[in-house]
Amino acid sequence: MPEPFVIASNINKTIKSQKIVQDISFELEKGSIVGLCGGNGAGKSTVLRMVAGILQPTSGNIVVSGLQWKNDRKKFAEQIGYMPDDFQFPQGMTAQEILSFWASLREMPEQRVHEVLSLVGLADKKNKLVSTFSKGMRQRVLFAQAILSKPALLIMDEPTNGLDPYWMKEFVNLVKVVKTEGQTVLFSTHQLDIAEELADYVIFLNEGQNCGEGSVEEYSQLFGEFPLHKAFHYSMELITKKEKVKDENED
Ligand SMILES: Nc1ncnc2c1ncn2[C@@H]1O[C@H](COP(=O)(O)OP(=O)(O)OP(=O)(O)O)[C@@H](O)[C@H]1O
Repeated sequence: MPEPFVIASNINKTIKSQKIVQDISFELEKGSIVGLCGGNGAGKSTVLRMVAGILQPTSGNIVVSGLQWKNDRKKFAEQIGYMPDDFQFPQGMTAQEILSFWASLREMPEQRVHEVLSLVGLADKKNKLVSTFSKGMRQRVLFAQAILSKPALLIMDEPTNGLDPYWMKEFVNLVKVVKTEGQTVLFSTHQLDIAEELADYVIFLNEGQNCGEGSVEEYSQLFGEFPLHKAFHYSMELITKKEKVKDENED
C-alpha cells in the first residue's frame, strides 16, 4: 500500500485557553478528494490552516508528502495551493495583475495566468479591478490562484460560497479535473450536498472534534438518499447519547 499523501496525527489547537481543535487524526490518499464538514465554528478553517502550514498545531503532527513544515518550510509550502474563505484583495489591481503577481512568486510563466483565467471564466474580465468583482467572481480569482502552480495538495476553505448554480457545477467539474491529474484535494464546507457531489471521503467535525468519517459511496449504500445529511445527524445523535451516558455516570 502506498503511504498516504497527508498524515495528520492527534492534532490539537488551543488559542487563549480555548480548545479549538481536539485530537484529530486523518489520512488522505494521494489523488483523493476529502471534504471536511461541519457547522459554523466547528473548527474546519483551523484544521485547514494547520494542514496548509499557516497555523501550527499546539500539539500533534502533520506530514504532507513525507515533509513536515518545521523541517522544510519552503518544500512543504511548494506542495500546497490554498484558497482561503475570505481575502482582502489589494485595491487598484486587475484580475490579471494580481494573478501575475502570485504567479511570479511561484515562478510560474505568464501563460499559466491566462490558462487559469480561462478555466474560471474570467478571461474577458482580466483587465477589470478585482475590487469591483462580485463575491462569486472573487471566489473564482481565489480558486485560480490556488491552482496556479498545479499543487500536489489543493486546500480550499468553503470554496463554493457565493457561487451561482452555473459556477457551482463548473467548479465541481474543475476540481474533478484536478483529481484526474493526480492532485489531492482537501476542502471544507457546511453544504453537505456539495460534499456529496465532490468528495470521495468526508470527515465530520463538531466543536473541534471528529464526530464521524467515511467514504461517500459507503454512506450512500448505508443511507440511500441524502446520505451525508443522514450520516451527520446519526453522528450527532451518537454524541448526544454518549454525553447523556457520561452525565448519568457522573451523577
Ligand atoms: N485566532 C482565534 N482566536 C480566538 N478564537 C478563534 C481563533 N480562530 C478561531 N477561533 C475560534 O475557533 C472556533 C473554530 O473556528 P473555525 O473558523 O476554525 O471554524 P469553522 O468550522 O471554519 O467555522 P465557519 O464555518 O463559521 O467558518 C470558533 O469558535 C472561533 O471563534
